[in-house]
Amino acid sequence: MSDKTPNGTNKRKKPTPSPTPRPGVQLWVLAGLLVFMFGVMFVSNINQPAKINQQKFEQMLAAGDVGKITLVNEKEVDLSLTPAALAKSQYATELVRKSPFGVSGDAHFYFPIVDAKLFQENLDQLQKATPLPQRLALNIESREGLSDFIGKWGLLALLVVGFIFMMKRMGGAGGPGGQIFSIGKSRAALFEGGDKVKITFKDVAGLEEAKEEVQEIVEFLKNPSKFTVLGGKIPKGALLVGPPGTGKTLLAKAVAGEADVPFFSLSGSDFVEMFVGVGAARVRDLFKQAKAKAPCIIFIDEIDAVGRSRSKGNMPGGNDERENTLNSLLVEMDGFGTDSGVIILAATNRPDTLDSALLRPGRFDRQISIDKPDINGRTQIFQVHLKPLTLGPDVDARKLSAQTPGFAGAEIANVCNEAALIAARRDKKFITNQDFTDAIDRVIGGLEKKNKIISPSEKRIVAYHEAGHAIVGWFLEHCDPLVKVSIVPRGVAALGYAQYLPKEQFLYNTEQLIDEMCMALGGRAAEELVFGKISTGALSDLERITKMAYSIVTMYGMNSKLGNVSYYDSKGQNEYGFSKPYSEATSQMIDEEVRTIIEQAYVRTKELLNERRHELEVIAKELLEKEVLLQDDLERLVGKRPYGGQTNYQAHMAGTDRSETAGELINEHAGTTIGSDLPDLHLPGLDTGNGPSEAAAPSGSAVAGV
Ligand SMILES: Nc1ncnc2c1ncn2[C@@H]1O[C@H](COP(=O)(O)OP(=O)(O)OP(=O)(O)O)[C@@H](O)[C@H]1O
Ligand SMILES: [Zn+2]
Repeated sequence: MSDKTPNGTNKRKKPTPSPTPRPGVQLWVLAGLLVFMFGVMFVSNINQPAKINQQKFEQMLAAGDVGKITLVNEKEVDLSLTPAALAKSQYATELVRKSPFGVSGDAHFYFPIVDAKLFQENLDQLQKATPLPQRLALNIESREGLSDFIGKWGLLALLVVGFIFMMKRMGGAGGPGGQIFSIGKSRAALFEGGDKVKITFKDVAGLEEAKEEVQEIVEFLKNPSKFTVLGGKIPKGALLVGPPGTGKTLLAKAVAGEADVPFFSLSGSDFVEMFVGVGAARVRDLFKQAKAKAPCIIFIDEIDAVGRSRSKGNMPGGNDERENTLNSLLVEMDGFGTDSGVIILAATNRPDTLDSALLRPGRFDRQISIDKPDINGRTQIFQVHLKPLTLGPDVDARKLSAQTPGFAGAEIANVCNEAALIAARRDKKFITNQDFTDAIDRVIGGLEKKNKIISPSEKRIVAYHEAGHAIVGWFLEHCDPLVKVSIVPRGVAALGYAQYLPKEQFLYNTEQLIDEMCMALGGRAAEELVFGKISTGALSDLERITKMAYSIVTMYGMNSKLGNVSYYDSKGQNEYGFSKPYSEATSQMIDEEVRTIIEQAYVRTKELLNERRHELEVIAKELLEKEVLLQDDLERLVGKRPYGGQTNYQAHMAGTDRSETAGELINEHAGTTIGSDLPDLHLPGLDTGNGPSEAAAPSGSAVAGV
């Protein structure tokens, strides 16, 4: 996405980490510490006694200059001079050097000794030997010398400095100046004032229902009294639910932009830190800041990072920190009134994993679902993202949207940007349709591997494999018709791919599922039929088929032997309390049934391909020659598909879907699956509305192996 998109939303970029508090605090502390340490060193240097040796001491003692002898810490001897001695010139230089202020009152000399006892005996003998006016007593003191002081506190200071440094490193991103004082502060990026969100609803294409739902929130933020006057209650939070890249962040920003209020944006994972209690502190801080800026919006992306359900089976203490964070989020949400003007929007693509407490009334009691756009939605999104580009006359948003079934908004934005880059690389003055086509291929399948060397025999296998998929899909009633099949190697793993137009459908019956399985098996069956041997190329097909078969038996209760049971655990909480809620005998039966289903599908697929052997050959030969075939080519080569009238797709291309009923045509075809990317069989249940996560709309960006 170029930065010049109309909505300019690069949500990964956090413009203002503004609420980070007074970044300089810890710097001041550091500076203070340093000044203090230098001060101590300076002062101690002034008052340091001059060092002498034993011999000099004996001379001084003999001369009667020593006024006082002190044994300090049994390690050194400190000498004070007599007043008379202070006047002597021989000590003057010493004293002046030591005392810049000319203070000479209690000048000291010292010398180190090895053994205190020995020194005492020595001193006694020395004094006896010398005729002195009076015998000096030995004072014994234990003193905390300045050097000791520095040694001790310096070490501590060093530790403190080191600690600050470490916290800084660990805290990661954030404001300037480290984290030790801001670790419990929220990491939300705040958009207000100059940085204010400028995105409005017109930057959000499609998503009409969702916009209508959030419109109410906008109204409330603009004019709260209108609602509260009647005693009504505005929801405190709404959950935006949908697959990645569908514009959840964009919509949340648009709400802020429309209502012209500050926008706090952060991700659920921003709460998570290695220290216990930090997450909770950040939640509290976030709400404190938000209340100060009310009316405003808090947007929490990927709330599942903190909001995952507090499962029973947890090890004690296992996820305490996350639970604390979640609890404090719940408490904060309960703690402010609906009239406080703070509205929380959160985004997730796994609403089923969220803790049910989060979804209770008074919290995120509204779920706004944001789905992948249908063909009309995609047209509108293309229109938004095409606007800033310099386009050739042959670029048409409708055509592009027909070529991109299953794409989410983010992918469309990506296609537009790619196309611009490709055109620039080709030194063009404007972007043409060809650039877009190449960009779409690139987004779907990764880079075209022009120089990837495939032996002719391998290429033949790939061609027949893909042709097998295409033929089976064409002649089975419940399969999705093909859009495009290609044997141009792309990306890391894909040697070829086939792209289909799936029905937008939420409930599947057994026949439909079996047909889909047959289509996935078409590749391998064709290989076996044509070459008499099979290759590893069917890996991803088989993976999908196996998953489908297991879901038929264990999740959807569609197998007559096992009956209407489902071992699906929607909450992922292992509610049965043991790993497998069925017996050994049952698991054997499951395995057998799965194998039977797949075997039957395989036999059926081979039969079909045998019947259509001629068509298979035609398609494969054409593929080898042209490498890419589109739906029209297929029609030309093997005739019209025997099933289905005009699809939504065809209607769209013919321009007849602009009628009032456009919205109702949705049941036909829209969206895509690529590489026989069959519906994941994670279909929402009918009655919970909160089914398994991967919605029915199959993902458009997967690429099958061969
Ligand atoms: N309906 C739309 N209209 C216009 N642009 C869109 C739309 N949906 C997505 N986009 C584009 O895709 C980009 C990414 O969308 P966004 O970040 O809002 O997705 P998301 O649903 O929040 O994704 P995720 O789940 O990964 O956080 C947007 O910045 C925008 O450019
Ligand atoms: Zn395949």
